[in-house]
Amino acid sequence: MDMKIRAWPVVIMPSAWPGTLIFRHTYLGASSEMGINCVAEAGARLAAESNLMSGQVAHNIAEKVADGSKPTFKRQQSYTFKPKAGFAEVSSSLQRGIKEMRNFRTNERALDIRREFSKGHESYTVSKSIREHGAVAAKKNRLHELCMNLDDFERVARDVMDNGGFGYYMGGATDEWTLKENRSAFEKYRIIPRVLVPVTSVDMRCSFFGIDLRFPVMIAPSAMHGQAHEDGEKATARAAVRAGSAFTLSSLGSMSMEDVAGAVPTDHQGKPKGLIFQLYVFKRRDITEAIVKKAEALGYRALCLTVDAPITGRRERDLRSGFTVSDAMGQLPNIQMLGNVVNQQLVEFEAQKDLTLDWSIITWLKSICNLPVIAKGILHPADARCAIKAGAAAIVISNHGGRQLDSTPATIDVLPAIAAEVRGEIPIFLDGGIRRGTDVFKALGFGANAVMMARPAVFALAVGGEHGVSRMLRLLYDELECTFKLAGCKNISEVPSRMLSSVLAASSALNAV
Ligand SMILES: Cc1cc2nc3c(=O)[nH]c(=O)nc-3n(C[C@H](O)[C@H](O)[C@H](O)COP(=O)(O)O)c2cc1C
Repeated sequence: MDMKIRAWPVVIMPSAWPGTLIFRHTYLGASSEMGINCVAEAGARLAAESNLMSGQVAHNIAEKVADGSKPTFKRQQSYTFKPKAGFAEVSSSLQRGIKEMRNFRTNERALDIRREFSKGHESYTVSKSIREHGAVAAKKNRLHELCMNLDDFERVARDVMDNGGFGYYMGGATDEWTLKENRSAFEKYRIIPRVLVPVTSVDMRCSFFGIDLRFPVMIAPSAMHGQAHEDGEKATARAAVRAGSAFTLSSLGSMSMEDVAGAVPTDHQGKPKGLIFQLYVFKRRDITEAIVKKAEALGYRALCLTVDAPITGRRERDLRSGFTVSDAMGQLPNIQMLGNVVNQQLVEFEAQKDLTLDWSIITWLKSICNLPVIAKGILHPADARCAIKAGAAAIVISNHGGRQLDSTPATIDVLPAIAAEVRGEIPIFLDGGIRRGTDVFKALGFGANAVMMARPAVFALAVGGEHGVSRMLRLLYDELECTFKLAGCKNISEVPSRMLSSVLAASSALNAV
């Protein structure tokens, strides 16, 4: 029986190269990379398993298909073929590949297979690099679908961004010891589950300063989202608020407070939901005051006062790559009030920061507005106490993602001591290296009320714009919900009882049974 293949992404060509597989670009729309990998995997399998097939992979003319015009095949008869032994192989292999495309790691493996496979095959026509495919798919806002966890966004962002821009987001100060420590420290801690706890539904909701969160995760401030994606902070903020998270707009954001406020859903009073404004205090207090009042008038729910950056840390990646923030300084609308003083140069912006600040700045801020003030950048229990005394509404335990003073401890390591000092008097947020649902869980377990994260948001933005950030938050939500259920927790208050502070504690707990 002859078969006509139209929607099926593979055509077995009966003539010169009996095993050539042609990937119909239309099959997965823009997700060409996934499809190509699957086909490559199928082809590689065939090369190994079937004598009939040469296993070569050909790539259809993607642009033509994308245009909507009909792809031209050299051999039209290739649409028609007689089923033969090899087809079953292709079919089942491809089916497997398509299932597995939902797993990015598998796709990475398939990419390797493809590379190996291409060696020595002159007619191998899939010559585009992942970077090129990435760019095509990113333009179509589908590349984020490759990402199965937060680290995947970083990997893909590395491919779609230029080196300098990626290095700016990724980098930390000097040796980047703290940057690494923020991640590796989470590995020390253990979750010990309780079982046969009914977990049909778990409640991860919480609320701070009129911001209702579906789960205890917020986006920390990070500068210049416009470098990651043209939709910039508007896209990140909208995705965050829609996901039931919150967004902190940096003073160094690429988009204005007004634009971001206009981009997110509003509450029943017409006030934008889920927005916080991050503040640097300038020597020109009149300008600082004007910025604060603007944020309040626009409906931002809190000020996030960064207390760990009187000057900017030394970032050697940027020095090496030649990336300079000054290039973008002219497009930072939220500090335009500094006008000519800044003259679009980072060094001049830095010179405007007030280095005389002490804890009384919180009192001053509270005297000029009614917004709660969050002190961001606390690592010492004594500073947490100072923040409470000064009237801070919350603190963020943060080492600025390892970008300021290198050699500071991981934030998760200092959390228990700070939580013991704060004793629930004000909410504690934590940022630095949060990449997994289990990381969020561990932070909650040691006394944080919620966490923040920065890099995953900018990487997700670079990879897929608003859709990328939505997917990133959805993945983290799902991971956290899964962690709650597997740990036997129905709500946030039960989390601390599932935490053990070290491997030793875990083994002694088990020995004690
Ligand atoms: C590219 C980048 C820019 C940042 N810009 C700011 C900023 O403007 N203000 C601020 O308070 N923190 C800034 N941070 C620090 C973050 O708010 C946050 O403390 C830290 O990145 C959290 O670690 P994570 O990136 O591992 O989640 C920035 C971080 C990055 C990576």
